[in-house]
Amino acid sequence: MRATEGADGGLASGDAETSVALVGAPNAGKSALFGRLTAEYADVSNYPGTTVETTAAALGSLRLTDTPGVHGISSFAEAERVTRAAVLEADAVVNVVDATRLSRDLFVTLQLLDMGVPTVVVLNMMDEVEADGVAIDVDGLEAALGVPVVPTVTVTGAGVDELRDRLPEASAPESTPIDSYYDALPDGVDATRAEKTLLVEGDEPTARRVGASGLAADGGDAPLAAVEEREAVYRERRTRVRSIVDDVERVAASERAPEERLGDLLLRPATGIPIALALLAAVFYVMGVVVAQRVVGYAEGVLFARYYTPAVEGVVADLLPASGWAAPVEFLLVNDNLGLATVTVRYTLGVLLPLVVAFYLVIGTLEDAGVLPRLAVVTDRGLGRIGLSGRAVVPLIVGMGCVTMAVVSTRMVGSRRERLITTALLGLAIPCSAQIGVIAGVLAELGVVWWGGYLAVLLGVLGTAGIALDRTLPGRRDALIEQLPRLRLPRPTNVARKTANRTAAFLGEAAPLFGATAAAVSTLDYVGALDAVIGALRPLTAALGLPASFGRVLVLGLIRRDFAATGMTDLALSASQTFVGLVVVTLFVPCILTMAMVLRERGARSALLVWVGSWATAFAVGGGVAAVLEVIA
Ligand SMILES: Nc1nc2c(ncn2[C@@H]2O[C@H](COP(=O)(O)OP(=O)(O)OP(=O)(O)O)[C@@H](O)[C@H]2O)c(=O)[nH]1
Ligand SMILES: [Mg+2]
Repeated sequence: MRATEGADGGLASGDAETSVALVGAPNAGKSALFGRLTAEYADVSNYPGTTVETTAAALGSLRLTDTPGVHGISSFAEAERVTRAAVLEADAVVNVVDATRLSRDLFVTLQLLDMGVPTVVVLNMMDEVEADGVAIDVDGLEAALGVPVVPTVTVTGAGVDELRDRLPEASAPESTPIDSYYDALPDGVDATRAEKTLLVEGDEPTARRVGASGLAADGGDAPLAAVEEREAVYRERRTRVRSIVDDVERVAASERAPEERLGDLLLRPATGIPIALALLAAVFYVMGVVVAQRVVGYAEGVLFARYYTPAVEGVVADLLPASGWAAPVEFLLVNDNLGLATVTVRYTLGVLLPLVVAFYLVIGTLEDAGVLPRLAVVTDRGLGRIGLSGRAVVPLIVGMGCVTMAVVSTRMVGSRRERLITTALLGLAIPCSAQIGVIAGVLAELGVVWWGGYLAVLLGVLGTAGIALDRTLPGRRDALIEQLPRLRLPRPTNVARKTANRTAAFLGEAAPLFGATAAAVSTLDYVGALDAVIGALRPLTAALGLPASFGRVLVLGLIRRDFAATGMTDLALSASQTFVGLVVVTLFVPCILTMAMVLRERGARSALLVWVGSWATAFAVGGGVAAVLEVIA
């Protein structure tokens, strides 16, 4: 329902269907405000483009919708379409303006008013305006716009009560300078004011809708105004914005804030790259050493090995009869490889849960500080060589902690193409920390030359695979066109809330999937299919110059990567055999948990590509290395 500005007070009419949309530029604070106004949490992050779809919740008798950030209503990208639809449906709009970026954000404000959408303007980030030494004449702005303007600091809640009180005053001027442009539309176009405004701005979906419904005067043609018209409208609107900003904004001092200077350091290569490396090392240390090894080690080695697993095994043994039909059930529940009640629970709660929580805490903190987009900028050139953009840096580093988590974090990477390349590289050639731990131990015994060789082989595979994927996959690498958010101190409450939400969502999806995969593999194991695989691998292991028992190592590796590396330490191998074996287990397929995640995030085709590609790469490169070593020796 669209609000009618009637005598009964428009929005406050008590109609449960009345809807209000939060609209404004990316990173202006819409989701933070949404969280303040309703009981619902929408993801709040310090980078543009956090919100990609609408979320709605009740606000008293109103329905409030959070929308993706936009710089204009008549626009074309996916997020922009979502927001345009929300604006056209809403009875009123709360236009969230980043007050530190008035001359950018008032464009959308004027556009909304030109469209005749009842609006309340929120001047957010007033704390930062003050810190910048800028003064804004709020009353003057209200007079210039002709609609309520409420200054807020969303993250502390300042001004939010006033906003709630003034929502019923949402309005739009009777007429604006846009009116004169309506003449450019074909005669007799029957459209609302909002639609007419979009039409003179050349918004094609609106033209199609108006034209298709047979309302266009001249034979159903799209009733669009010419391109020059749109440019004239935009120019006129920008001129109005400039004159309003000139009138209401007073810049007292233009000293550069400390966080701006720090921001510059992050972006300049000479300082940015060392800082980026230090940060990534810290991420790796927290994820790969503290959590993946210590916390997980304690959970698995003490909590599960000493208490949980024996207890569950005891209960199952007590409950099930010793023979007959119960044998397969017992195997399914408590087998040592992937028992549903033992190993699967241990992986999910003892391994995955600590990693997921740690990952979201670390990433949430970096996100809120505004560091991630800057890391992306400094690493963009290097990663460009393998078809990736700087956004892929985080998944690749997280991968050295836990490849499973890294696959999840590829959501942060721009296009589908880039996500696929990142996922493939993660699956192929990034060893996870569990594996690195075991491999480092083995290499330490072999000596430093073998270390160098190992790194060279991995980097070679990473580079070659990246270049090959970049050349063969359709499409092109994304450019990094992001507006950098301001550096801010992370807010612990927001990081904690975000982590809790994301962890719950993740485990809710991952746990059932992992359980199903584990049950399927256990079934294969029970009927002897895994032993058959070990047998079938014999020619391959022989070709690598490795004993047949290496086949068992590989089968363990199908389930978990570090099992494979650990299994190798039991075999009596020569130095070069050990090296070949290490290369193969590193490049070999990702663990079963990672595969479950690839399946969920990328779909069956990509999962198959990664899985089969890993088999092929592991044996091709392993064979190559074995041949080279033979020649050298
Ligand atoms: N200092 C300060 N920070 C704020 C304020 N409001 C929001 N923020 C921060 O600004 C960042 C962006 O907030 P969001 O609510 O995610 O912004 P959004 O408008 O929903 O952004 P998109 O979803 O990308 O369109 C977060 O880091 C918030 O904590 C404010 O009034 N003052
Ligand atoms: Mg948002």
